[in-house]
Amino acid sequence: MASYSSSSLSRISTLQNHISPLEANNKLRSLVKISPQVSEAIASGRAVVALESTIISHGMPYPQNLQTAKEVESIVRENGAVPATIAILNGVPCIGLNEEELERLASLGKSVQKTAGRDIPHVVATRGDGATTVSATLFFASMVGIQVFVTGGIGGVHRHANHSKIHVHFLLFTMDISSDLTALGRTPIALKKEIKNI
Ligand SMILES: O=c1[nH]cc([C@@H]2O[C@H](COP(=O)(O)O)[C@@H](O)[C@H]2O)c(=O)[nH]1
Repeated sequence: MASYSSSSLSRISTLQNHISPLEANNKLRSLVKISPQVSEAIASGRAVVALESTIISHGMPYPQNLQTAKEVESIVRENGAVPATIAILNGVPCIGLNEEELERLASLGKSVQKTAGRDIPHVVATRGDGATTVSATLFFASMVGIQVFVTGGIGGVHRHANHSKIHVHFLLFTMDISSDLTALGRTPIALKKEIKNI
C-alpha cells in the first residue's frame, strides 16, 4: 500500500511538472550550481552575460584557451556586466566558474565531452565533465534567467548534410545539422557572435 501511494505521488508530481512548468523550472534550478557572483547579480537585476565553454576545451590549446577565457570574462566585467561561463564539472552543471574551475576545464582540453543540449542527461548521469556548446549553454542560461549570451561561433548545417550516397541497399544522408539552430529558434535569448578571426 505504501509503495502504491508513493508511486501515485510520484506520478502526480510528474503531472504537476507538465501543468506547471515554472515549478518544474525551479526544481531544475536546484540541480545546478550558480557561482556567488552570478547568483547575486541575477538576484539584484544586474546584467549577466553567459559564455559557452566548448571554445575553451575544443577551440584552442592550453594555455592560450585559459588566457582567452579570462580575457573575455574581463571584457564583460569592464563593460559593467557579470560573466557566467557555463560547463558541467563532475556531473554538476556550473553557471559561473571560479579560477580553479576555469583552469581545470582549460587544462583538460579535448578530454572533456563536447556537450550539446541532447548530451546533458548523459554527462550529468555519468558525473562527467562537459564543455557546453551553444545549445547546452542556452538551455542552462535560460533556466536561470540570463538573457544575453556571447559565443565565438555557432554550429550550422554541415557541408553535404542533404546529399545522399547510394550505400549498398539504402540511401545515406549525413543530416549533420547542429542542434544550435533549433535551440536558438526556441530560446528567448540575445546572442552576440563576432565573425571568427582565429
Ligand atoms: O565557428 C565555430 N566555433 C565554435 C563552434 C562550437 O561548436 C558548437 C557546435 O557544434 P555542433 O555542430 O556539433 O552542434 C558550437 O555551439 C560552438 O560551441 C562552432 O560550431 N563553430
